[in-house]
Amino acid sequence: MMRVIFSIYIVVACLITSVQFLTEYLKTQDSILNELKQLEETVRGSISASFWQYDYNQMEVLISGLIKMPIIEGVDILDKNGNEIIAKRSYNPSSPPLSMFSTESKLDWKLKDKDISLGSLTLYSSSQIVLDRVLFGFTLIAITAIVKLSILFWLFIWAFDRYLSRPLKELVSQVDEIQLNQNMSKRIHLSAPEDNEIGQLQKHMNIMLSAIESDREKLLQDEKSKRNWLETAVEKRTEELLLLNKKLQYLATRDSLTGILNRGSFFETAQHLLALSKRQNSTATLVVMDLDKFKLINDNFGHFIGDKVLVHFAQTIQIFLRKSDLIGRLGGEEFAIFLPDTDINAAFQIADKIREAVSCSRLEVDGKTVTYTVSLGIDSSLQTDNLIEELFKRADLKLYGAKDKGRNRVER
Ligand SMILES: Nc1nc2c(ncn2[C@@H]2O[C@H](COP(=O)(O)OP(=O)(O)OP(=O)(O)O)[C@@H](O)[C@H]2O)c(=O)[nH]1
Repeated sequence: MMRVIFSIYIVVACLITSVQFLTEYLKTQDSILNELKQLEETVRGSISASFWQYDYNQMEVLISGLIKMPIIEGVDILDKNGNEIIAKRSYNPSSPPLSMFSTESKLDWKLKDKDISLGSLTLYSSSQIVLDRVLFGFTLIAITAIVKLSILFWLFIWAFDRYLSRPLKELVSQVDEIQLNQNMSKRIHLSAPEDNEIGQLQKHMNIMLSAIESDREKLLQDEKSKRNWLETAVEKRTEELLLLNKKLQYLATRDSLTGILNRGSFFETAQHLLALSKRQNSTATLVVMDLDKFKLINDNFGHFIGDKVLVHFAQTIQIFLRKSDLIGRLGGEEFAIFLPDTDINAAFQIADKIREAVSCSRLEVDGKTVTYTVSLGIDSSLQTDNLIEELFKRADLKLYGAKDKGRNRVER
């Protein structure tokens, strides 16, 4: 920008100087013409007298004096017919000046109140003489102009740098730093505070930074509360899902009517316990139970009461079991218990207690009294048993035996 400003300034200065120079040239040329005329007036009388008296020596002396004057380049004296009497030049004829200008005046002699024309006197000057004069004056003007221009230039550079360029650079570098560090709490501080447009700009930028900072804080706050809300919602949802999962797991492993293990789960857990007792060289016993003539209960009292009987039976069994024992509903009115670390005699005792408790029970539902019995088959594990199904088959055979032998009994 500085370059453009100064280029324009120099062009304008050159134009103005050229116009000044031309004006000065014309003025100086006029002034030299006037001087020539005055000289003519001064010497015309003496030259006319010499001419009248044919005193050419005197004329030569006068012309030699004139030609030595600094503004005169040449002198011509012509007679009245235009013939050259004297023609003198101060310059070398081989290199004449570029342009010449002259003044001419008549030479005459007054005789008895009568003017007698003798000829003419012409004085020459040249553009070189004008230029010499103008250039002298202009050299002074040019030197002062250059000095003024230099002072102005350096003053301008200093002022531009001090009041515009330096604070602007400082401003830009601080804005860059804020942007780079994303530190909106920082404010712009100029090393030399200005009470001008730059100062106003700094003030407005700081106001803008404050606004950005508060907007940012608000956004962060919003984001934080949204994140908290989301985290709480996710936590709650996870808890709900875990609970639901537990519930589903429970439902998948349990019999929906009695709440004890279903067939699949019972066999799966019993298989683990069997493997464990085999590793520990201990005996486990499986008791398989089937309610007697349960079809008749359903037929006589209906399915609703039949279900109540099934629930009652499941609860009755649990009275006689330890925490380590396993109970499951195998299907319909068939149940089973797996007794780890229990030999067949101990298991028989438990099975018989169950049988007895069931046969003695009286179930009151809707004003009706229901009694029922159960048959049980038991068998203990062998070291050769790898699968629970092997033990189950043997115990189930015993159960068939109990049914065959009249029901409400335990077979081993
Ligand atoms: N109420 C009810 N009845 C069931 C359920 N599951 C099976 N039953 C019934 O149980 C009865 C079983 O009859 P059976 O297989 O003939 O055996 P049982 O009558 O008990 O005769 P034995 O086993 O020979 O003593 C059927 O009538 C089934 O409908 C149940 O969940 N609820």
